[in-house]
Amino acid sequence: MSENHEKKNLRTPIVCVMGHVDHGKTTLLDQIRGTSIVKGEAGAITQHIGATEVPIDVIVERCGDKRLRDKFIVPGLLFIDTPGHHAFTTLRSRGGSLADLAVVVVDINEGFKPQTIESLNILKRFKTPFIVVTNKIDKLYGWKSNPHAPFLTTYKKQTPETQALFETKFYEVVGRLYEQGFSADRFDRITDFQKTLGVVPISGLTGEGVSDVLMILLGLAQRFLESALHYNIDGPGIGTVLEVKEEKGLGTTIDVILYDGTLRKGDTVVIGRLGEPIETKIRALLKPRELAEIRYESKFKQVPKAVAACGVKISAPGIEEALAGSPVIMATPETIESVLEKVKKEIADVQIQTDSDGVMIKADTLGSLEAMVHEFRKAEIKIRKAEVGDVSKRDVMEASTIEDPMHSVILAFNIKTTPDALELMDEHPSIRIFTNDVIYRILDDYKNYIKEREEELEKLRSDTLIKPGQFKILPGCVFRQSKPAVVGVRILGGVIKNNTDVMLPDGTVVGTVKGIENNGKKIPKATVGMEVAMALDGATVGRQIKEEDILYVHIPESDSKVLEFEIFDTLSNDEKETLEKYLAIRRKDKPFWGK
Ligand SMILES: Nc1nc2c(ncn2[C@@H]2O[C@H](COP(=O)(O)OP(=O)(O)OP(=O)(O)O)[C@@H](O)[C@H]2O)c(=O)[nH]1
Repeated sequence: MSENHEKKNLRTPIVCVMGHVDHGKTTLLDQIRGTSIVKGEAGAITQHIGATEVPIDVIVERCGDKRLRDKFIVPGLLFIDTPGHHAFTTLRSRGGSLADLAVVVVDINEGFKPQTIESLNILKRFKTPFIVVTNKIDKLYGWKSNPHAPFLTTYKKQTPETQALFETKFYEVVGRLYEQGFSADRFDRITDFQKTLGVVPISGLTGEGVSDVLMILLGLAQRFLESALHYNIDGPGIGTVLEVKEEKGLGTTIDVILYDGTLRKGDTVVIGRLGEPIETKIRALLKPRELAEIRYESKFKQVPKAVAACGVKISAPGIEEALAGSPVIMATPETIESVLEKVKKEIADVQIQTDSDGVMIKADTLGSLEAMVHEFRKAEIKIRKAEVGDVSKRDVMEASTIEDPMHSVILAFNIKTTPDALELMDEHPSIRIFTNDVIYRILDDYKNYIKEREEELEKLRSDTLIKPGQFKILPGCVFRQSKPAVVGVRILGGVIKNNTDVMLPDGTVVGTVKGIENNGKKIPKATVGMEVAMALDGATVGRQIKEEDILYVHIPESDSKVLEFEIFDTLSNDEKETLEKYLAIRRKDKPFWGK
């Protein structure tokens, strides 16, 4: 570390690599790690737990211009080794993400894919500075690779045809970025990285353009993050749980990315879990062994302290229930109460934003749960419960008590369903679990399910629901007095079907429709405007009914509720009008009828 950095107390910026499956995140990380080892000075790159640190010296050497060395005040870059937006959302910290910078990888040959958009949305939401790399340029037809060369050097060596092909593919990606609300351009054509998103063409495989990526990340860190990177070297260690892991001989351990202060062996730390936080003492701080030390049985070696920013494994008693994505904060006897309160509140903030009814959401970490809740809220879907953890028997049991089929669902992100939960599912075929490792897929699947269910229900309702209808007995059209009475009627509104009860405007049910004839032909129903002959069982003309009477279909209270409160908008105008008249009759003496 140069004097420059020490004076400023700047920690290493944390970088996450995101993007669609198979677009080359791991290859890029390997390239950054690998070439640093090959090209860097001895021991220059440091392997952390869950992260790789590339010091400024290695980057400068890689770029071949030592004069750049003094331009930078950040000590290097810390790449999180787990690629994907999953690690990004896990690395949450209060009010934002722990990752200071991100790289979104897009395969230039394939272009945008669902997880590309998901990554961009997450970064937008967290307001994290990032760059896009268009990867796999070496696969473009006719491309001649120049391993490890900066992009412009290799670009100039391509034929005009290959350059033209590159431009077409490249600007397709820029166009898609524009659709997502980003003004973007090739990195060497940008003067202000605050206004324009930088796009760097690379090959993770050959290393072309990778030095450009490292330089631009350093530049971004320096320009936009200086204030965020100040840290207190002697202050209490503060970090986030990246993963909870069983290790042979160590039991449960947590991999932590430390972003502020120092942690020491023996320190008391507070770690988040559901409910009350864990308070424990650090038994051991562990870092990976160097390659030269593989003769040791364990992959890890103990260190007395860890200083931000770094990745470190913590072994401590009672950490089995620690939550990925939750805070880890060092505490002293003076601060313990306030630290416990702080951690508890942070976990509770994520858990409590739920409605009285709605769906159940489950995810593997606090960060991904937050991202799920955010996306579902945006889609205006109510959430009854949002929790971290696998889908359990208890979840299925709870879903089985929910009557609304739209809500008796479990939406699961990146988790498993336990075997006993699966067993219980067999007994409750109506419960649905939607599971995926892309949030948008879960959201889309759920939306499709809702649409299908609604169509089904609508069909079911229109077949069995008793709909509103009114008709008038026409004068001079009494064909039979009784058993059954047969009269000519005109349908004034709605629909009259066979086997429905009819009633007078005073609420008295006078009989049942037992047959409808139109021009001598039997028909199952008559609709508004039709004049038909109708057989009414149970009524006698001259006694309960007479010419000119207006009668209504008798709608049971349960059907009336569905008509009025669920599908009113789908009714025709005359049906609406008829229903309103009918409700007025029923509510004359009982104002709360059907409410
Ligand atoms: N030709 C070429 N192939 C590449 C490049 N980068 C990655 N690949 C290949 O693409 C495939 C996927 O690459 P990965 O690095 O595993 O992709 P990823 O994004 O990490 O994939 P997931 O971890 O599954 O999300 C592998 O076969 C790589 O060798 C590249 O720049 N050029």
